[in-house]
Amino acid sequence: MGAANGYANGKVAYSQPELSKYEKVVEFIMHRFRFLFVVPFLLPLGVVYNWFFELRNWFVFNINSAPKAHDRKVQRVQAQVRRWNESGQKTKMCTARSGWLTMSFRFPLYKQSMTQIRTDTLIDILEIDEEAMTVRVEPMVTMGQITRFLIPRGFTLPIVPELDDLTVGGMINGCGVEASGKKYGMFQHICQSYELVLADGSLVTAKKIEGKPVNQEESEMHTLFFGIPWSHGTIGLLTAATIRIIRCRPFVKLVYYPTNTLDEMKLRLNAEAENKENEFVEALMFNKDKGCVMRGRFSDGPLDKTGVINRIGRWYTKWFYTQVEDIVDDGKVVTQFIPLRDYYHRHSKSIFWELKEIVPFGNNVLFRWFCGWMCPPKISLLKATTPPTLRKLYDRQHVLQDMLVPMDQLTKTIEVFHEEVEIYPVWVCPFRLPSCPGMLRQRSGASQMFVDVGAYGVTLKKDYHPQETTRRLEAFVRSVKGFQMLYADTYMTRAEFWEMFDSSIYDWLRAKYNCRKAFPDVYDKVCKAARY
Ligand SMILES: Cc1cc2nc3c(=O)[nH]c(=O)nc-3n(C[C@H](O)[C@H](O)[C@H](O)COP(=O)(O)OP(=O)(O)OC[C@H]3O[C@@H](n4cnc5c(N)ncnc54)[C@H](O)[C@@H]3O)c2cc1C
Ligand SMILES: NC(=O)C1=CN([C@@H]2O[C@H](COP(=O)(O)OP(=O)(O)OC[C@H]3O[C@@H](n4cnc5c(N)ncnc54)[C@H](OP(=O)(O)O)[C@@H]3O)[C@@H](O)[C@H]2O)C=CC1
Ligand SMILES: CC(C)=CCC[C@@H](C)[C@H]1CC[C@@]2(C)C3=C(CC[C@]12C)[C@@]1(C)CC[C@H](O)C(C)(C)[C@@H]1CC3
Repeated sequence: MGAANGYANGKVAYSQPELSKYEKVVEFIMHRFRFLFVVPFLLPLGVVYNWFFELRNWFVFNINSAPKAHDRKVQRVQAQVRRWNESGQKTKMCTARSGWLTMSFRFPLYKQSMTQIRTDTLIDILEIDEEAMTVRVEPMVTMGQITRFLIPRGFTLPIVPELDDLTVGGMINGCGVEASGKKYGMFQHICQSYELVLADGSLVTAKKIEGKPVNQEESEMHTLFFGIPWSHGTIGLLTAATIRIIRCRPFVKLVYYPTNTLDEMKLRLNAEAENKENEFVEALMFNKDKGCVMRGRFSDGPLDKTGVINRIGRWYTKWFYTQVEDIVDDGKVVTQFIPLRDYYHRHSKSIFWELKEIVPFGNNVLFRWFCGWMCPPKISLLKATTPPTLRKLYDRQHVLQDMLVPMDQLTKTIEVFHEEVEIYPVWVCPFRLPSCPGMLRQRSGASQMFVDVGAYGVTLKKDYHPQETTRRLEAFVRSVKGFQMLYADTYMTRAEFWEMFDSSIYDWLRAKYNCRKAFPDVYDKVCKAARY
């Protein structure tokens, strides 16, 4: 790991130490044989962990204890914040969620020196309102938990980010992107209100007001509502969120369009993203030219026997992205019906394309039949048990970046990624970015189609340098008025960061609600110096 001296002040100084021969051998063995620990230990542990929580959640929802417990839990959060005020506001506050549980490669350094507030006990779905078409949930509720609860009742969230363990708190205070984003935007755009504990310990509900706010309080809560997304818990502590739900059908009718050039992919993707009939649109690129655009619509399943049902969530099926690759190799347009929950979590089983690094035979037919039911390993357990030697290896060769750019910059962005890191598959996911206030500056007055370009994997580029390459990518993204997703390593200086993001509402809210004393600045939470 490089030293981060002086980075937060604008200087960027990381060094890549040379490895000795001995270190190289240890690194190689640990990487190659990590599966010897993951398969017999982490896989069964993950299964037991999941069973325990499913049983617990089922029980809690059925005895309806969550709403009452919620009030108690929130009062405890408020009491902690008040105690922090009374004891002289000595250190800043953050959530008590441990670093190994979060869905990013890094561990937060700042948690150790801050007052940790127990929002991590807020793990329940509180209520579903079928008339208002909303669900009220606590922030630690995960995507897997929500889909397991809503889909059997005939509902779903309009946007379900794929990995099962992503939390509502992370999707709101960070961000969430998914294939239905072309219709609904980002996760923050399907939220209707946030229940928050502010720095003085008060409990407020920030909500979006349709039309003009009628009084000062409404106007303030409206502004607070737009300030929360991307703020990473630096304005207030989220204790519940009310999120829109929509009716769903049991299948997604998915059409795969293989494409042979970047331009063909872009044209197809744009057309499918603009087509209002489509619910889901994403693309995977397998090299600079070959890719596949997929568009999905809700469906009740095949009308006759000619329709193909592909239950990609079953334990014995091939990893989804490798099925897509087969279709690309074949070159023909294919239509399949995929069960809805399987579709939402299509990239979970293979942790996008990261599991092959950890269990190289994970997609082998024998492994799938015997051990596939335990997959994927829990990311948090993997993270907690990644030895420092392997983390160094990831630091040197592994790229984990998502860049959000305007759709008209897609071709250029993929070319830049190819030039800099050349990692495939590349995830391409269009989403609509409305013109509203907040940290994402999009002031055109109308919503614009953006696209998330994600590169996850090992780069073989000889001249790859984590800091310099990432800084070049970041500079490119700023130049096209795009945004970097902040779970990834960011090497931007403070000035560059605030060139990419809009600080006007953010700064105003931080001053108004005494956040400067209470919480660190968002940059101080996400910059490289704050994470190891
Ligand atoms: C220096 C400063 C002082 C401030 N003082 C106060 C104050 O005294 N009291 C106070 O309450 N707030 C204050 N604020 C906060 C201010 O009210 C917010 O910045 C406000 O939300 C911005 O509204 P706007 O209409 O200027 O939107 P803009 O930020 O200009 O809006 C950008 C775009 O978003 C669109 N948009 C706006 N609202 C919505 C919506 N609900 N849904 C979809 N699109 C939308 C607009 O149409 C526009 O296209 C202050 C902010 C600053 C920077
Ligand atoms: N498809 C997608 O869109 C994907 C998105 N991601 C990204 O991964 C990130 C990690 O997700 P996840 O592990 O769920 O979230 P994290 O626990 O990493 O939380 C992300 C940020 O939100 C803050 N936060 C979380 N809960 C609260 C709360 N109740 N009140 C105040 N602040 C809160 C955290 O603050 P603190 O530091 O104090 O804990 C942290 O800064 C997300 O931010 C997302 O952008 C990752 C994979 C896929
Ligand atoms: C916007 C979208 C779709 C983002 C997807 C991001 C995922 C690919 C990221 C999020 C968390 C992530 C960085 C992670 C890893 C891979 C890529 C992940 C899953 C892994 C599992 C790689 C192996 C590592 O040893 C370790 C276990 C620490 C991490 C954990 C987090």
